[in-house]
Amino acid sequence: MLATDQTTAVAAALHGVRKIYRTRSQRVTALDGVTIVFPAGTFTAVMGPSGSGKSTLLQCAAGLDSPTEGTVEVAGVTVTKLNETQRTLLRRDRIGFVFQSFNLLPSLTAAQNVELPLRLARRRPSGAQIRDALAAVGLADRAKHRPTELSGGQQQRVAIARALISRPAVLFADEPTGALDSTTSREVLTLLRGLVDRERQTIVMVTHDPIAASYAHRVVFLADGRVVGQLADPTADAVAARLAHLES
Ligand SMILES: Nc1ncnc2c1ncn2[C@@H]1O[C@H](COP(=O)(O)OP(=O)(O)OP(=O)(O)O)[C@@H](O)[C@H]1O
Repeated sequence: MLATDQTTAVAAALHGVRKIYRTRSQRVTALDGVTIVFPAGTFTAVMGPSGSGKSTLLQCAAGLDSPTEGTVEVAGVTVTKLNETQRTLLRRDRIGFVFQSFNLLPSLTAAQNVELPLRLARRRPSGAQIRDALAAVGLADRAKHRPTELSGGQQQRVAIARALISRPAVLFADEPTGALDSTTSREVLTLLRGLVDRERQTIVMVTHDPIAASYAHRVVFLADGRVVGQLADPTADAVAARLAHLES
């Protein structure tokens, strides 16, 4: 049984995380000693040039990949001490993930997509629970719609409701607005920020977009697998300037 502590002020943390990918001919250091804390109830954007290690950081933090060195904690659990089965359970019960491609099952309705994680965990969600989850993302009237009958932004909102149905300690989002137009992106980002402000949800989001990053409380910048800076209460202009400096 996994010990979890929902009152912890730290939702997730990485300590001295290194990730080295080895292929037959090459050795790539994707993360090179990353230490970072994600306090509960905060919204962090992770930015950096292409190949700087953003997705690797998210995958390691979410227990989808294992660091070569260092420790990862989520909800008071040391993820890096868990075996594969325990990690799967932790991901299922305490971690939410949203991707650029919404990854909804096309044959299921919005409500059925949202309840899927609980059903896979052999838990039977009540109708009210699913209705509340869809209402929280502004889709109370779309429960019976299939993904093809929803706009991109609505599909992403279903994916967010699905990720939140198990009340995860952290919601990790990898380019959640990457496939959306700017108006729809802003709606989804406003929704994410509202979940943090109203429900104290913790969110960690990888993005290339300075405007998206400006919805976060803090931006963490990566370069060559290292944390090279942070910006609190970021504006899009300040983020763009810092990014341009890192890319030059
Ligand atoms: N499975 C893998 N095998 C080998 N190398 C990998 C693997 N995954 C990532 N890498 C390498 O690790 C480094 C970091 O990759 P990562 O995808 O984390 O960067 P990123 O900042 O998310 O990039 P982008 O913004 O382009 O998506 C890159 O040099 C990449 O080529």
